[in-house]
Amino acid sequence: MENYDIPPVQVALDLLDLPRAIEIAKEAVLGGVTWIEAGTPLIKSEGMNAIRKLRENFPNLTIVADMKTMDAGSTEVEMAAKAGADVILILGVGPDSMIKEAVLAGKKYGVLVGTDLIATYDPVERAYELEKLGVDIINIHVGLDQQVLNIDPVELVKKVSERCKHAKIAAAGGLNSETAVKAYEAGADIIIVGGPLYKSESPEKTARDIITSLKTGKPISTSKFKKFNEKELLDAFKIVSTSNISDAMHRTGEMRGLKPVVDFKKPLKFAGPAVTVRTYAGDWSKPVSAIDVCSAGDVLVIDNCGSEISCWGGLATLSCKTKGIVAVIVDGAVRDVEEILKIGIPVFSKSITPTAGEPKGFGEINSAILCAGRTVEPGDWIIGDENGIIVVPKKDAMEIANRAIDVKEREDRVKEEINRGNTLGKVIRLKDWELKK
Ligand SMILES: O=C(CO)[C@H](O)[C@H](O)COP(=O)(O)O
Repeated sequence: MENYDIPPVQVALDLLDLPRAIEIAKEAVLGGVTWIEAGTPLIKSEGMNAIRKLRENFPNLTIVADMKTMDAGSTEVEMAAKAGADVILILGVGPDSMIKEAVLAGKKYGVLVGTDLIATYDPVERAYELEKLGVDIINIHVGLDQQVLNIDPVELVKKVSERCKHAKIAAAGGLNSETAVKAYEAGADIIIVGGPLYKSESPEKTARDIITSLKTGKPISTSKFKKFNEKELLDAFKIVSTSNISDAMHRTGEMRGLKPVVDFKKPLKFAGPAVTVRTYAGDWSKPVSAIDVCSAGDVLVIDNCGSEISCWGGLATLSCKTKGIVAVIVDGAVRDVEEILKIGIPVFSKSITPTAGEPKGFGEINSAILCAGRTVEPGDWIIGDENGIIVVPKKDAMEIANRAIDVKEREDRVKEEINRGNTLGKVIRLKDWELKK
């Protein structure tokens, strides 16, 4: 293996399809990546052939097999080593007897054995034990399903590198050109980068940026491949479409059966926390009172029991403008379409009618409601665009926002491959992934 003045950058190919993975790896290598990892999804999809092909394509680079082994340590190290891997990653949470077997097999076949600390109860102490068991690399890894909760590995890298004096330290989990250098400074000897490289329209440029940041010690800011925290949810939801969010929510979340009162000549995009109202057929008292409860940036969501008598119109919409309310959703009817269009605040309703109801004052503000088939709690995120409206429960909002961004970033890479002259069916290997039951 090579000598480095900065830590090697390892591209983790967490893809399902070998030709795409090889192409992306080649691009990342042009940008300076020297360690090529067959990610666990690639290994599960393509087997040891993934390792063989990576070895064939990159004879002089370090090939890593992320086996995530939990049992049969010796067998799994042997098979990956014989397929051409230089480094084999197993799970540190596995039993000591498995780790010992893997380490012995590593010595027998002349490969390095690394342990992934994912899901370990006390990662710093486990890292110390793993080092004593003879592993060559300790991988501080925040997994894909943990990163969406805005956890990053840097703090732990520091603690583990202070505790372990012999093993090399690898860091993985959402590292990009802004954060890789922080992991390096915290003590990482190997920088593992997956999504930011395999989702990039230019893995070469992304790799180069990461390596430059490591060489100069200066983070290179990026608008992509970031994870958003609770305070950044509006920014996050503005980046993605409701289609991305729907995918991230496994197709749940959509409000159904609403018609937009919007000018489709202008781009339509809003996101904000819900203020909820429940009232009864055409009763417009509580909907109008709720405007005063709203803050700028809120979305007013009204359950009017699907009534065909209007509980909302032009004057109420105008009041929303003064308050900075970004959209109004009515499970019921609205009127004054021409005024609403002129005011420009998006309004969605079940129907449109000239007939208004009465302000009787029934109902509640900011209780859980049912609107267009979805339960909405006060503070849940409501996101709308030309495709429709999605409700994201407040408690899951950060996770869903980050997962939706991941969906978008993966699609961006697929678009890039289509723009290079491929077809969608070929890029995603549609035939291979049809249900075979
Ligand atoms: O092992 C992995 C997933 O289990 C990934 O390879 C690792 O998390 C690096 O990818 P990313 O940079 O996208 O987090």
